[in-house]
Amino acid sequence: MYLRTFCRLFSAMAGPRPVVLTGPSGAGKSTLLKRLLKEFEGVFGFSVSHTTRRPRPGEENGKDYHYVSREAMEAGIASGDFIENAEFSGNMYGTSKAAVQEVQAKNLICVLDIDMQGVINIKKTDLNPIYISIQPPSMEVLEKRLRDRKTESEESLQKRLKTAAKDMELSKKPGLFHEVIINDDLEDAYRKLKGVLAEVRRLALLCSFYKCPQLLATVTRRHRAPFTLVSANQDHRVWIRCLVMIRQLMLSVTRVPFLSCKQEILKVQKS
Ligand SMILES: Nc1nc2c(ncn2[C@@H]2O[C@H](COP(=O)(O)OP(=O)(O)O)[C@@H](O)[C@H]2O)c(=O)[nH]1
Ligand SMILES: Nc1ncnc2c1ncn2[C@@H]1O[C@H](COP(=O)(O)OP(=O)(O)O)[C@@H](O)[C@H]1O
Repeated sequence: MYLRTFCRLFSAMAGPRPVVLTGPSGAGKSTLLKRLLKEFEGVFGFSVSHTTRRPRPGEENGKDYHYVSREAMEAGIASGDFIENAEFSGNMYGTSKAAVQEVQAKNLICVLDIDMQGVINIKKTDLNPIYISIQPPSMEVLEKRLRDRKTESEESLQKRLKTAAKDMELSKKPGLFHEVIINDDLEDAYRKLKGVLAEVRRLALLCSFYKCPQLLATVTRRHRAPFTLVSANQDHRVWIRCLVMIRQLMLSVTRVPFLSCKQEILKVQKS
């Protein structure tokens, strides 16, 4: 019990864990991610990758991707600007250090949408994300979704299906992901995704307490916590840490939910 509490506190102090979403092209990653970013605006932030592929209608430079030439991308990789990069279906993709830092600087949980090669490469870094694989119910459904999306040429579609078959096989390796979500019914898949991310959000809130004493003061006052914080200036950081630790310990002893007021906290955080 104490070990669990210690681990939770330690992770909280290290900052919110990033989240990696992966899975075959057409599995529904972007659909789920867009919904998540909209519902939890101010909680999750998207790591905008670089790519050499052309923008699709409706996609925005700097929002969906940073669209760059192969030369620019290769130069960036050579300069060490990227955490990882991969070649996918004839185009280059990569996560820049700046993309992740930009999200983390806003104190948001960084979400990456990357392919299987990216997962393998990120595992060699110290990013330490939560890995979630989004899988289609079958290859037939995947093909139908990709065709219906009408974004790919026949050649690009075939390449994606071939890679998908390979990646789906690789994905069966035990221990590769923290969670595998089969995206059959969208509502069901989204509910599962939110469930998996609940703990990540809880720890992120704890982190935000450390970084924002004012917020903690507001929260404790609002919810008549047993410990009252009178002042919230920077000099009281140490006391705030102690307070959070005591409350966490109380949670493990009394089983009273530490963050039962999650939604209110989010509202305070936004305002
Ligand atoms: N390794 C890596 N893969 C990425 C990155 N950005 C996107 N991808 C992956 O590249 C693949 C193709 O992405 P995209 O061209 O947007 O097509 P879509 O996934 O079919 O919508 C997907 O599997 C993405 O997850 C990145 O920065 N690194
Ligand atoms: N559960 C689902 N049921 C039916 N269609 C879906 C579902 N999830 C996603 N789609 C559709 O499938 C297509 C591929 O989804 P998308 O999010 O673009 O996949 P990815 O980002 O993994 O390539 C999109 O047209 C999307 O609207």
